[in-house]
Amino acid sequence: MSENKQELHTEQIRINQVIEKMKSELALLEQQTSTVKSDILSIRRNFWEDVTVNMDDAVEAGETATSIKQQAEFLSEREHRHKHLHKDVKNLRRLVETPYFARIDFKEDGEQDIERIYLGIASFLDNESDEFLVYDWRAPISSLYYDYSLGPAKFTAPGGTVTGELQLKRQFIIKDGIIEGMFDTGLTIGDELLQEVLGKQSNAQMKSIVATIQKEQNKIIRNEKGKLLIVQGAAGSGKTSAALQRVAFLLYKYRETLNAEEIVLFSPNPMFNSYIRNVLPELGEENMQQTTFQQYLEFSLGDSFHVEDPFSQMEYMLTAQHEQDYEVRKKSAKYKSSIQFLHVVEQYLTHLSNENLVFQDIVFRNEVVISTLEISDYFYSLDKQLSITNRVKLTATWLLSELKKLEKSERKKEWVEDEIQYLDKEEYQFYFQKLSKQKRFSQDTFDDFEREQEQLSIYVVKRALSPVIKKIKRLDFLNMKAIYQQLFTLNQNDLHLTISPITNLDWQEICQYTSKHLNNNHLPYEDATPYLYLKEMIEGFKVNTSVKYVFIDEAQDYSSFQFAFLKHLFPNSRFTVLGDINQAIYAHHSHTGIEVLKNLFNGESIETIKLTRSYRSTKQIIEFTSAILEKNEEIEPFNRNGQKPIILEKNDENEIIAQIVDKIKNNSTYKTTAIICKTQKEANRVFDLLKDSIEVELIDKRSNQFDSGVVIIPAYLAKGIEFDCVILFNASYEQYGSEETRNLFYTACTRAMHELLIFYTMEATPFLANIPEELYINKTKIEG
Ligand SMILES: Nc1ncnc2c1ncn2[C@@H]1O[C@H](COP(=O)(O)OP(=O)(O)OP(=O)(O)O)[C@@H](O)[C@H]1O
Repeated sequence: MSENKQELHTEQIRINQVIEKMKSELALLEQQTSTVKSDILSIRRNFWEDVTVNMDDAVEAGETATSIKQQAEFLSEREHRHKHLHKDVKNLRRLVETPYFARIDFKEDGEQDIERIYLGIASFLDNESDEFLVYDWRAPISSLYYDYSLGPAKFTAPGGTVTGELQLKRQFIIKDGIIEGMFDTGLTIGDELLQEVLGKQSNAQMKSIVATIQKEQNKIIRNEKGKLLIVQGAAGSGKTSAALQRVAFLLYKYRETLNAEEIVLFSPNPMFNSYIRNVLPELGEENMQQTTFQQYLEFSLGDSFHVEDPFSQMEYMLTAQHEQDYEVRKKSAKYKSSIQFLHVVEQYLTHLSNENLVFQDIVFRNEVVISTLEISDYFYSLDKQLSITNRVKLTATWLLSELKKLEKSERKKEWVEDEIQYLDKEEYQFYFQKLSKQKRFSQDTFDDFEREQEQLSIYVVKRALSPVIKKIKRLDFLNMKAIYQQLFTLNQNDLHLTISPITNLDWQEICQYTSKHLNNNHLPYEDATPYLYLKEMIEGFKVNTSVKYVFIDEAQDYSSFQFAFLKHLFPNSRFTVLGDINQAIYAHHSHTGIEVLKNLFNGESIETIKLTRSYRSTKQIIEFTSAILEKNEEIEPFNRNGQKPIILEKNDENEIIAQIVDKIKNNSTYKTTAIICKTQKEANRVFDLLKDSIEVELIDKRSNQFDSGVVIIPAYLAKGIEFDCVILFNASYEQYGSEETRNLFYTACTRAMHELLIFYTMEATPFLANIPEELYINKTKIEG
């Protein structure tokens, strides 16, 4: 047997032994799980039988309470144990299939023995020998695998730094307990395994990358220093992957104090949420909270306005160039996303502290019972040293006390008597019982007509006033819409605003535009965050102090204003912010966003990590897509070969459709193919043209997931996702002629893993003109 074969044989024997041990441990755990489960069922079923209930006197009642508490604690302990056992069983089942993916041999300085460390998705301890047969990939010692090639190496253990020499690095591909591949490597993480992983066809679900994490990605995953960690990386460089493995790492490292609920990930759209949903469970961890900024806005703003979503804003920006308001809107969106506009809102708040806060009348039975003027007088009579929020709260308390007075005076009114007469039987009964419980009167006294009327009038007035009281408690006496609108209707000098850096004329235009929309009860997307910020600052900012880690993916699509908002919202959290400025596609993006973010963390530790190597696409696709960029970016392709991107000129859309049908029907073996359009409008049209000829799925902003097969998708919804093959529907000059569409075009093309096909009609986009001809195949020329 050759040395290699011998080694393989020895490793296979070890795997067999480890799996045997795992299986018997699994059987034991399964048995324990089922015992605990029946304990739980039995406790639940017999809960009240096992508790001695006796309420005869205070002593007995106290004993009853103790007995209930003990029983509840016992149940909770069992449930807790079950949760843990269940997690261990799930992890062990995964380990039985693939016990580990790598081995390292490490000789610690000053020690004789070489330690063999096998790395898997979870640790496995041999109870007999008390030896770790598998180490969790997140254990301190495992970082040796990710950070070093053969030679001197060190890692940080709880007791301090351990130095030594890395003597072997071996990777395995194990399926159902059988070694299918084994590579010894000197490089940080060998190319062979990575080649194998990256060469596979994509799924509609992202996969974990623990076996092939690269050194620079590992820095992100294990970073513990930065309060703000900024990750800037090229398309496909593994930003999302690093973020997700980082969540898994944090959940492992701080398992005693951190749970998944305390981590929140902001992602670009709901479909992306489902795309990444499996990664953490695959690693044996629960998913963190996932949301989009839009979902947060909708949740916080309720239905007070019709709030535009970012996709509609995007669609407008891409399709409405010929509309009259287009340029003003662009200006408005850009300004309202800036930190300068945040300063405008803050100046406005200072102004409101002294005058002009807008209130709503308190109306009861169609009559104004407390007017806006009275409310305003009261509010501005309060000590100006108090914050607006505190004064609003004091005003609410005052209003409630005024209503108490009103409640008393109303009881004698005629309408109350009328209503009492019309009380239906159920209400009457209900109220009678309620008052009896409160021992306000007995059966005898309720027979007394006068008293009955008196008590019922209390009830009737309370009931009628209850919606008004609720409104006051919800602070609805503030007219938030009018307050926001006033910013754009009152003269800037009267409001004492310094508008910069835009001109007065620009500001006037923005004001007119905004007013028009607010009058129609429409809140443009760019106004949603400023409006919410203003509202929160007046009503009391509901900050979230329970979230410990915030992740923002596709951060280039956040405005400076939104960053400031998020920092305010999560004052105690550590932030990991991942983005690629070349994929910034929204109207509000600014190149200064990250700088603004850094300023917000001024005085706290900030770390920036750059990822320049790109893994998603073949070398040919990466070289091509990098040439789309205006500036020469440092993007280093991973060395995986495929065919060059193909560019095809067609006479019209019908010809493109015919060719796509032909390709999908006769010439495609891919699991996932995306036909990427510029807008939803175009995607809908293409779907109509294709749906009768091939099986396709149309994706829109409401889509929550996509399946394998062929999808038609607008470019802005394909953010963060990838496909085996990308067909760019029409890269004509008409579609991608302006400089502003460069990032959108780049984002669309960088979604391709193995094949990129670009069609155009008439004249091609100028972004193609600059690409060296040797980087693609011009099929039109060949065929012509
Ligand atoms: N170390 C790695 N090992 C294996 N696969 C990797 C690795 N890093 C990245 N990948 C793969 O590369 C692809 C791109 O990764 P990911 O989506 O995380 O990149 P990204 O930087 O977030 O991309 P984009 O900004 O373009 O959305 C994924 O298929 C991912 O699994």
